[in-house]
Amino acid sequence: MTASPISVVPASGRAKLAETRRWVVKVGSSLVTAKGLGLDHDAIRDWCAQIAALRATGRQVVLVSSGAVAEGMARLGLKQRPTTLHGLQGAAAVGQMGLVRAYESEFNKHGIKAAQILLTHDDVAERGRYLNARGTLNWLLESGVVPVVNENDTVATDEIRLGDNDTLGALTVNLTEADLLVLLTDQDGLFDADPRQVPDARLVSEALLTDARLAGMAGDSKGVLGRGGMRTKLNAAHTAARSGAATVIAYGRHPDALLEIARGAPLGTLLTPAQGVMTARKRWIAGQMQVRGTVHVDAGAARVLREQGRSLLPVGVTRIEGRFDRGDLVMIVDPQGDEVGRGLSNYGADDGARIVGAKHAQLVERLGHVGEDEFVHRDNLVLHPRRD
Ligand SMILES: Nc1ncnc2c1ncn2[C@@H]1O[C@H](COP(=O)(O)OP(=O)(O)O)[C@@H](O)[C@H]1O
Ligand SMILES: N[C@@H](CCC(=O)OP(=O)(O)O)C(=O)O
Repeated sequence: MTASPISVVPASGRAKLAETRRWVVKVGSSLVTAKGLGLDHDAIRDWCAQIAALRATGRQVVLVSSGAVAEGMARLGLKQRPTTLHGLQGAAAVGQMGLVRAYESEFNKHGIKAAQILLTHDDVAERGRYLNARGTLNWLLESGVVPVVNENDTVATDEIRLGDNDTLGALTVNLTEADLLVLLTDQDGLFDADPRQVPDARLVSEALLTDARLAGMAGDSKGVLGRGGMRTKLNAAHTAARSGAATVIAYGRHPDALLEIARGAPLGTLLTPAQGVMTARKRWIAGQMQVRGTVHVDAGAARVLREQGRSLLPVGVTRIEGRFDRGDLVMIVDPQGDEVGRGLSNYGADDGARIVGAKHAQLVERLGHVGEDEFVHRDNLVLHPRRD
């Protein structure tokens, strides 16, 4: 731990953590493995005991655990991380066995059943699969089971890969409507600079996610085994915030880290969302990661969307980019190039291009058929939370 922690907002949010009921806890590769030599069974024993204690307080917990590739490397006797896609996928397939075995046996000691959930991008991006995954996770949680989630590395090709488990943890928050995301890692939390490079960097104790300074603090650099570094953790906190959840980033080997967080102790970094809870549909939209196109809008449209929560009408659209179909997720961008929000388009790219700037009365003439009044309806629109 370095010099005195800084608090970007008054230290008020910690007490609220005592009221949280559904947690997603993510443990990173850097923690799960014992210096890269297979799993750290002592650490796994400790987290499982803490999760059992959390459950005894009435909380439900989903565990997102990395470590399949690292454990696979150990089991296969590989000194280097495989460089080919199939090598990585093979190592993950071998290692995932060890991972779930370790969690199952530790949870069993506390009389708790664990379940393996392997997800890909498509499982959260496609509405039918999203609803199915959500239903199953909810059922498991209501049945007292601890779901142990990882990316389905064996089938996830590059285009659909989430790539780091911070993102997966945040999407799991959206899926389960959890109220807290805990990212356990090998640092005390988010520092105002990468502590590997700046030895006197200071720990951020609490911050509002709308604080523009945060983005400049989180670097891409990461540990030998980690994938995302602090930047993906910050992005994950933003994604979790879209469904109203706070995020704590903390050192996973701190004694009783999870229990300390639960009782509101000032451990790690608490990142709090500025906006309230959204509807389930909006959560799903927020959780979609693949934006298929960009819709540029004029200043007037950007203003009414942001300030009045209105729908986007064709008349406010100035240009569209990308190949997208009706129902796809598009990003809405203001004349300065800043994101206004993202939502489901009522028009595909071809029809969309025909009605750029069109008033209501011109829609039929331009389309050759009756179209929707809204380009993106407000019910299907999630405003970007990072506006200052
Ligand atoms: N501002 C920052 N504060 C803390 N850590 C940072 C920061 N910027 C970059 N990092 C790096 O992020 C690393 C943690 O990310 P990563 O290696 O991906 O871990 P994990 O496997 O737990 O996801 C730290 O070890 C640190 O080097
Ligand atoms: N699915 C991968 C984990 C991805 C990953 O390394 O994530 P992380 O170290 O948490 O940033 C595995 O189990 O090896």
